[in-house]
Amino acid sequence: MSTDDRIVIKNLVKGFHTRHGFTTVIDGMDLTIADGEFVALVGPSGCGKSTVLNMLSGLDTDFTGTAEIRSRAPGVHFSYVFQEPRLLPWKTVRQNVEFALKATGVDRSQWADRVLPVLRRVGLAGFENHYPHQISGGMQQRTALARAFVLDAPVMLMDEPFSGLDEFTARSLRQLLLELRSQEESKAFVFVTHNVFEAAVLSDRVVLMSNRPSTIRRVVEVEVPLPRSYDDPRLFDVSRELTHEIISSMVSTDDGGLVVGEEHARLAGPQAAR
Ligand SMILES: Nc1ncnc2c1ncn2[C@@H]1O[C@H](COP(=O)(O)OP(=O)(O)OP(=O)(O)O)[C@@H](O)[C@H]1O
Repeated sequence: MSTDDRIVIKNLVKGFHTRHGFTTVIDGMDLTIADGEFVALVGPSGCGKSTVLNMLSGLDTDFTGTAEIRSRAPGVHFSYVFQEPRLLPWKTVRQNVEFALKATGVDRSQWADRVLPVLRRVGLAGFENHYPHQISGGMQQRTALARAFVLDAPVMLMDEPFSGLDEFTARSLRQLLLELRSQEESKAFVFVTHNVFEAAVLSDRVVLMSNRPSTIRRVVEVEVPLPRSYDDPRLFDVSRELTHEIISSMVSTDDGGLVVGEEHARLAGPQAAR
């Protein structure tokens, strides 16, 4: 850990009370992220990726250990982008982005100077006065990106932001995110995804999480300099390495399926775990 770390996760243990009792979901996680870094969290469904974002954002405070975004200046410490754009349907594109400024106490006199440039950056110039139902899903997610970037927060938390989009739209938004990132070199990103190629294209580091109770299984550095071309063969190599690592953590079941090793051990009992 260094004083430059923007995000600090240390000895993190998290569980939930359910009707079956207390279930540990994350059992000891350590990760630090510095300003300017882009880190993807990849792992099996239910391993706790969204829960990590919830703890970092302060939405969930019921855990032991550390999960914090360190602030060095007053103002908003993070922005959040979700899988669904979560726009207000009765507000226009411009008003949806303005709403983030209003909600965080930015004076109305600054709104136009901040909102119009960010709408241009995400490719929505000319659509300022459209309502969400008048634009495509991809454009709605561009609006969500604009709403997040307009806040100028040092940290961006992103929870599968492109997984609800068709592949061509998702690809153009990944490209957009790479561009936005290159314009803001000090922002730290935590990006949850199931898509290993997406993780490879966007990230500096990919954190592979094991299944519940989860820990960090491996951290893969993506040593491909920015700006990146989508078709760079080195990204395919990283993607293959990630896929191999995930597959190797899975075991075959009797019916020909594949499950994550830890899950198999849990289902099959102590014999299978050996
Ligand atoms: N409020 C809650 N009460 C009980 N269990 C919960 C609660 N929230 C999450 N969980 C459980 O914690 C585990 C982790 O959930 P989380 O949504 O963080 O996983 P995830 O890795 O993001 O999954 P996915 O990839 O499917 O989105 C899951 O098993 C989930 O059912």
